[in-house]
Amino acid sequence: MSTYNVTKLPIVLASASPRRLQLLEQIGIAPQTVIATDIDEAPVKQELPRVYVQRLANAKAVAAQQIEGTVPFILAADTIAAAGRRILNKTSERQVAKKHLNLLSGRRHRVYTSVILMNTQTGKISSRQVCSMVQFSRLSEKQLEHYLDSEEWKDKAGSYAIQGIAASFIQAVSGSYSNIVGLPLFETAQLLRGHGLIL
Ligand SMILES: Cc1cn([C@H]2C[C@H](O)[C@@H](COP(=O)(O)OP(=O)(O)OP(=O)(O)O)O2)c(=O)[nH]c1=O
Repeated sequence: MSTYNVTKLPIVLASASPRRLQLLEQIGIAPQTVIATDIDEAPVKQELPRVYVQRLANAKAVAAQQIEGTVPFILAADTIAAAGRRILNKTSERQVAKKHLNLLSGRRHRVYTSVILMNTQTGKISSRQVCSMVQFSRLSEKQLEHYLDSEEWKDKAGSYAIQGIAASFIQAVSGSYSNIVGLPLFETAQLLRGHGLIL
């Protein structure tokens, strides 16, 4: 990707995700600093997916503010996949990933991202939540095991990455594609525009 026209903004990207950094670069933006936060990601009992994802994005912004509160803005995001009320979070365990993919196989599910822009001086938060639908084809046991061997699913919400091999299982997407990869670009740009950070 060309780095021509990438503008450095006075924001901290509160994310260890290399995808989020790349997605920002795609729209010509580079954060001043990147901070990985370490928050408790355990869902509260009966917590709805859209409530959970918002809570985590908020927690990442607050955690980043405690580490670096001098840069004017913090951008944080959280992405999850949801099959009905069930939250399919990232995992590094093959057995859990297999369960997730069996749930998604042959069905439609939702992917939510909550994006937060925090003003570190006032503590004021602006946010957007985006939901996309993803239709998976039916996976055979062989396809599933082969995909698990790739390890591309590790640390991805829903245990797949649409930007990788899993694209060959995805029949249709409705809504924002960048949302599924971890940062809905249109809505993120809207937040940044709302604070006069970009045109
Ligand atoms: C569904 C899906 C998720 N993902 C990724 C986006 C997110 O990075 C990740 C979900 O985990 P997140 O907790 O949202 O993010 P992260 O752990 O990568 O980074 P951090 O917590 O530091 O912000 O899954 C893909 O890359 N492709 C996909 O198709």
